[in-house]
Amino acid sequence: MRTVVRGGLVVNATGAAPADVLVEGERIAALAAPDAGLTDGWAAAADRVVDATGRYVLPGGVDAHTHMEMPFGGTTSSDTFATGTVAAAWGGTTTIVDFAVQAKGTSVLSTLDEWHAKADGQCAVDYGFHMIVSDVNDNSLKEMDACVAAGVSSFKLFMAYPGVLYATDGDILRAMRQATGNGALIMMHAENGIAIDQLVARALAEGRTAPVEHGLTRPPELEAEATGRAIQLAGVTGAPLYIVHLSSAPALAAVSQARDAGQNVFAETCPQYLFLSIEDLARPGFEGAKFVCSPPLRPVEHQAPLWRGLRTNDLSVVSTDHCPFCFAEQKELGRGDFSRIPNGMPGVEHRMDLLHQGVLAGELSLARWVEVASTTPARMFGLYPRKGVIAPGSDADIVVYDPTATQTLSAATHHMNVDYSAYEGMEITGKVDTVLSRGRVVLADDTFTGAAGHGRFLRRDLCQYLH
Ligand SMILES: NC(=O)NCCC(=O)O
Ligand SMILES: [Zn+2]
Ligand SMILES: [Zn+2]
Repeated sequence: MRTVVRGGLVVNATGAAPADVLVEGERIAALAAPDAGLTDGWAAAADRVVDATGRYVLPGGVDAHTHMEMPFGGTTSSDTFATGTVAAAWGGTTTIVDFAVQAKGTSVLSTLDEWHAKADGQCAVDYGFHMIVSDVNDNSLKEMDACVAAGVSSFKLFMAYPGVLYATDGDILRAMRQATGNGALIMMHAENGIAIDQLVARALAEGRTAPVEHGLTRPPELEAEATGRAIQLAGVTGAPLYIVHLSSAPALAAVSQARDAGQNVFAETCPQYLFLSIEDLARPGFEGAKFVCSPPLRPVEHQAPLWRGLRTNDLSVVSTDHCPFCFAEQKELGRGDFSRIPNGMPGVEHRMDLLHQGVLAGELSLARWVEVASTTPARMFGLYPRKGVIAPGSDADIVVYDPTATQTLSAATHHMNVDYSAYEGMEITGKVDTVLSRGRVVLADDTFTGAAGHGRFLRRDLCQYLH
């Protein structure tokens, strides 16, 4: 199969230039300037010509933080690998890296098998796994090496959720030491869960049960404290560290300071922290439950430092932390007790569009948009140059993006398997027009044309940023 994407502005992390793209099979075969005289010949021999006139031609989005069908809070996130990867494709994301979750008392490798069984044959776009290690012991530590050999080269640990996913400082230290041996990247959910549990217990004892209390009992100071502690532990072991879903200005300051000192510390933020705030958690009645995630949505003044962090590269990646729970049945579990509201929000479909609003607002350049949404996550998680760039030899994961089309985000029109939108009614400028996943057109003319099982498991190499 030969496809030509013609007439667009190719945007890579290194810059933008008008170019036509020749796809042969699953890979990008060549790029040519439109006036180079090559494209007519390519088009004549092509099975399909995609007209990208007036549009951007982007490397497919890489969402390095999703939770499809994840057991959490007594329920399971509502997108399966099948539904969630279709929604990803609609939003211009052609790779997800999802989290396998080791339950306490189980083995890491059996967990990996379990997650392979869930995803195999289901995904519409390519996927990889990180491993959540919730039970750090001699066996789990050895199994981390086997995971790296199996293409799962990053491990998430939790400083939050005591009794469930929580890792002690000693656990963290041991896992970090293991990572220095096998080259893996340690990812950290940095919130001081022990202190938070005290604040939660006091709020409930005082009869404060509404969703907004979720935010008030997880203050930014406790994210900053945990972030700083994780950084110190990483410094002691020499392990690289990636802070996930960073939400607040003081946590960002801790990351910036470590980076300025030359430490291998990286961080991602998520669209919800850039566009939503604790005012959403405080919506009347139980409506705020839709916005319960951890770390929580912050006061609006945290947003400007996060945008600045994206510009200065103190924040290197934007992922979604897509973890949807239906409002009607699942968020309902916490009515009358905010601590029982399943933590997580939907978002895998909207990351590229939301970040494009940042481009329009002058917060990000076009190239930086591509860098934080595609190129850097690909490099951070050992997928580059297969993913994250429009270049000869790379997988033909290509998004044709119309920067002038308009759309209104809504649960009535989105493709995620969840009964609400966190961005209901939001007017967006820009829209995904056509998506290729490894050379196959999976979205065109407002129609999904892909298939479950097209998406393949990606064995990932090591992070490419470490020194
Ligand atoms: N973030 C969140 O609230 N839910 C998903 C699990 C996690 O990433 O901590
Ligand atoms: Zn987390
Ligand atoms: Zn998450």
